[in-house]
Amino acid sequence: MSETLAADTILSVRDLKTWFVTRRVIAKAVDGVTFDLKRGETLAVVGESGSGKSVTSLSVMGLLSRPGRIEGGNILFRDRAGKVHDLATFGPADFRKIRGREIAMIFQEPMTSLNPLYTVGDQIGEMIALHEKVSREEKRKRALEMLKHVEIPDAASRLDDYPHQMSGGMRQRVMIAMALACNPSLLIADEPTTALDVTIQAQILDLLRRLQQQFGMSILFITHNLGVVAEIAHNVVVMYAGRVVEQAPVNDLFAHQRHPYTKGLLACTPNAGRDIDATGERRALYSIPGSVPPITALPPGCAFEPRCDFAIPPCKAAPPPLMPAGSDGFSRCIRSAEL
Ligand SMILES: Nc1ncnc2c1ncn2[C@@H]1O[C@H](COP(=O)(O)OP(=O)(O)OP(=O)(O)O)[C@@H](O)[C@H]1O
Repeated sequence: MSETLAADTILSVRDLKTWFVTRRVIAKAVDGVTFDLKRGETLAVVGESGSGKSVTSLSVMGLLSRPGRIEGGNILFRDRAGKVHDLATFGPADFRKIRGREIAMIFQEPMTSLNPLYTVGDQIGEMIALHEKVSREEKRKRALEMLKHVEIPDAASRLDDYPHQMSGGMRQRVMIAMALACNPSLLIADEPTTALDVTIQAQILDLLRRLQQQFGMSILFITHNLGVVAEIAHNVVVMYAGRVVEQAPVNDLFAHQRHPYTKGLLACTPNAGRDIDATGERRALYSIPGSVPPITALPPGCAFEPRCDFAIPPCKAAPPPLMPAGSDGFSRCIRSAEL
């Protein structure tokens, strides 16, 4: 496999296999996942719980816990100097050099990144000091700049606050400030707005979009919510049972879904306009029947077949390959042309 990257591509995940291997079972949490993320763009990875989204992002960050390990594939990443690394071959020491500095992360729960015992100013300052030699004054000045970047009102007076003195939305902004303190070229965001109410969620997505333009970073955005995808993504990868089932530019995906699973996910997504019928009554949201099968017991054919309204006998025979669908997308459905 060639290890070259197109000049505009910052991350290229190729046929990634991340498995949890124990003496008794092999759980193929990520099984042959491929996608590219371009410079300055956002790629959303979407799917239900257990589809392999988080294991994909943990693989990129080098944060897999045992017995999880990368069994195959490449994770090509272009650093700031333009050098391409295969993160699939990185050890803990290699990751320490790029995590925080080149690749930063934000999570659903800000308190996993924030220390309750230190002020937010100190924590942002320390983040900068980890990667650059800076004086005390410089640290404080840069921390304040970051709080302003993430649009915390009256930032100077919040610098000495402890995390518990802030609201959930403000803590999320502090976590973003810490992530961006070293100007990473790739931000991995794993469900960063899921715990927030809808209004705050919209504000954080808006902020991320503005910061992306300002800092020019690429974002790998993990979410189960297609509504959020519509707000933030340029391209979308839909995962099911450890595999990519559909991939497309965001507008194409919302205009025409080429996999029944994506259609089902969209029908499950709350959307004010669509949930209200002509009489003004709220329509019950659809939910896909059944649940994601355990990855240790996938059906022999298409993994989605047992839940699929469009399934026909050949779907039971063999897992379908990912095939070109639409002008610029892919689908793992043998009936995609009929959908
Ligand atoms: N330590 C582990 N040992 C065995 N299997 C694991 C382990 N961690 C994750 N898995 C399996 O990997 C699969 C994918 O999990 P993953 O957390 O990536 O899903 P997800 O799409 O991110 O879901 P969620 O939205 O709930 O985080 C699941 O079937 C899960 O059971």
